[in-house]
Amino acid sequence: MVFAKEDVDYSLYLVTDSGMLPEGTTLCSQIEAGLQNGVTLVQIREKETDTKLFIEEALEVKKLCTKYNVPLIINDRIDVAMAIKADGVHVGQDDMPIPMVRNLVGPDMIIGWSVGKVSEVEQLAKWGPQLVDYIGIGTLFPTQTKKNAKKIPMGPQGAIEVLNALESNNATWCKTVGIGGLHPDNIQRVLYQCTSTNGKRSLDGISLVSDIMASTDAAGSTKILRALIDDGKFKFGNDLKIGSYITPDVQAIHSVLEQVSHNRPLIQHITNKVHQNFGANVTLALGSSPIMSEIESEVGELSRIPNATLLLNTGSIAPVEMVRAAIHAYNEAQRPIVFDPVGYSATTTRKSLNDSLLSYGQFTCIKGNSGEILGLSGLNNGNMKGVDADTSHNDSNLLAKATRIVAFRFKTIAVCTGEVDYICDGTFGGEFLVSQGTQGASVDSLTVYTVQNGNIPIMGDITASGCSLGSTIASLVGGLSPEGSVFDAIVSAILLYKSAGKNASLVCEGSGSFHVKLIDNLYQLFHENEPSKWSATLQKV
Ligand SMILES: Cc1ncc(COP(=O)(O)OP(=O)(O)O)c(N)n1
Ligand SMILES: Cc1ncsc1CCOP(=O)(O)O
Ligand SMILES: [Mg+2]
Repeated sequence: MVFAKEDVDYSLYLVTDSGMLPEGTTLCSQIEAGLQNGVTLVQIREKETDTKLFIEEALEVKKLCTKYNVPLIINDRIDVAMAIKADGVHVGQDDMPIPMVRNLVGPDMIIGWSVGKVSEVEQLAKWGPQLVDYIGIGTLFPTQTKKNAKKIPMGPQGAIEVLNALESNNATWCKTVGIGGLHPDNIQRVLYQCTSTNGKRSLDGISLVSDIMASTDAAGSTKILRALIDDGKFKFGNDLKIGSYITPDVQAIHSVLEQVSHNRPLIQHITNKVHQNFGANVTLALGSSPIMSEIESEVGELSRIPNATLLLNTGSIAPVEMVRAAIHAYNEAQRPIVFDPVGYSATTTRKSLNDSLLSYGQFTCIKGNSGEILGLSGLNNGNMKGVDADTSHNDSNLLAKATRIVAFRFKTIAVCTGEVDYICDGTFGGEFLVSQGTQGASVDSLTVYTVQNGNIPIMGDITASGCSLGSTIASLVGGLSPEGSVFDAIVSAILLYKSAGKNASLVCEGSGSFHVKLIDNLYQLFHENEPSKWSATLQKV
C-alpha cells in the first residue's frame, strides 16, 4: 500500500473496459493518455478477460499508475487485487460481502462499494469507518457500458438522497463518486446539483468508462473532462448574473424592462394547449416574440438565437424526446429555461414525467403553485388533487420552507405562486467545488422573499393565468443583456404580473373582460416602465 487513504484524489476516476477500445489503441495506451491528462484514480474492470491475462494486464497498468503516482483499484477480483498488490478493490451489491472483503484484504487496502439506496448507506454506516472507504453512486444516467444494469437511472436527485443519508448517518469518512452515463454535457451539472441538504457534502468526483475508453482521442477527452471539473462553475446563461442576493430596487426593475424592450427576446413555449394563445399574447404584450414550436429538429437553431429562452410547461406534454432535446439544446447554448411542472404529483404519470425531465437538465427558474412546490419539496405527504393550486395550503411557513427546499435541491430560483408568491434563489452563482458542498450554506440559510398584492380571486376564474406568469418570467429573464441579473428579472416579472392583475381586477366586468384587461395592463405597465407606481410589493421573509 503506497497511498494513504486520505490522500486519494477521487475527482476523475477512470474505469476500464477493453471491449470498447477504438482501433489502433490498447488498454494501456488509453489509460496512459488518461493519466497524462488528469485521471486521478484507475479501476481495472475487465469482465471478459481470463485470469492469467487479467493479471498480466493488471501488472502493466500498475506500472503505469506507479509512474503517474495514481492508485490502482481492481474490480470484482479480490484475489487479483491481492496477488498484484493493488491499492484497492471495488465490489458491488452482488459481489463478495464487504465484511468478508475487508477480512481478506486487510485494513490498508481501499474498498469501494456500489451504492444506490439509502438502506445501503445505513448498512455501511453501521459497519463504521474500517470497512468501506468510498462508494460509487449510480447508476446516474442510462449507460451502454454496464450490461443488464438492473437499476433505473437515479439521476442527480437520487444521488442527493444518498449524500443526505451519508450525512444523517454520520458516515463522514466515506468518499463518493457518481457513475453511469457521465459525459462532458452533464458532469458540471451533476457536480453542481449533487450536494447534501445540510450543505456539507458534494461528490468527491466522477467515475466513467466510455468517455475515455471508447474515445479515439483519449488524451483530448480527458483534458475536456479535467477542465470541466476544475472550472467549478455551471454556466446558466452566457454572461448573465446569477445569484444576486440584493433585493432589486425600482431602478433595477426599470433597467430590467429597458433591457427587455431593447432585446426583444424570442420565447420558445413548449406548453399546454389551453395556455398557447394566452401565453403568446402575454409575451407580445411584453415586447417579446413567442414561438410555440414543438419541432425537435429546430430546437438547436432556436436556442442559439440571441436572447432565446425556453418556457417548458408540462401541462400537456409534447413528445418527450422533443422536450429532452429542447432542454439539452438550451442548456448547451447556455440560455435560460423556465420550468413549470403543471400538476406535479397530481398523478403518478405526471410525477414520473416531471421527475425524469428534472433529472435531464438544469433549470434557471422552477415556478409552480403551492401544490406543485409542496410536491417537489416532498413536504406535501401525498398527491395533489388535480392541477390547480391547493388553497388549503396557505401556511406561510410551510410554503416558504417548501420554496427553499426546491431552490436548494434543484439549484434554481424557485417561485411558489398563490395569494402570496414566494421566491428563493438557490443557485449559489452556479459555483461548485468537488467535496466542498455549498461551503456550509444549507437549505435553511436561504433567503425567501414574498410578493403581495392582496387577494385577486378572479385570477383563478380565467384559465392559464399561472402559466402566463411563466411567459412573463421567461420574457423578462430572456430579455436581459449580458451582466443582467436573473434574480432581478424574476422578481420584476412577478411584481409586474401581480400589479397588472390587480389593476385589471379593479376595472373588469367579469372573467371575460378580466382576461382582456390583464393583457392591456401588462402592455401598459411594461411600456410605461414606471415600477414605482406598481401596487405589488416585495418583502423579505
Ligand atoms: C466506481 C464504481 N462504481 C460502481 C461500479 C459498479 O460495480 P458493480 O455494481 O459491482 O458492477 P460491475 O462494475 O462489477 O459490473 C464500479 N465498477 N465502479
Ligand atoms: C460500471 C458501472 N456501474 C454503474 S454504471 C457503470 C458503467 C459506466 O460506464 P459509462 O461511463 O460508459 O456510462
Ligand atoms: Mg462488481
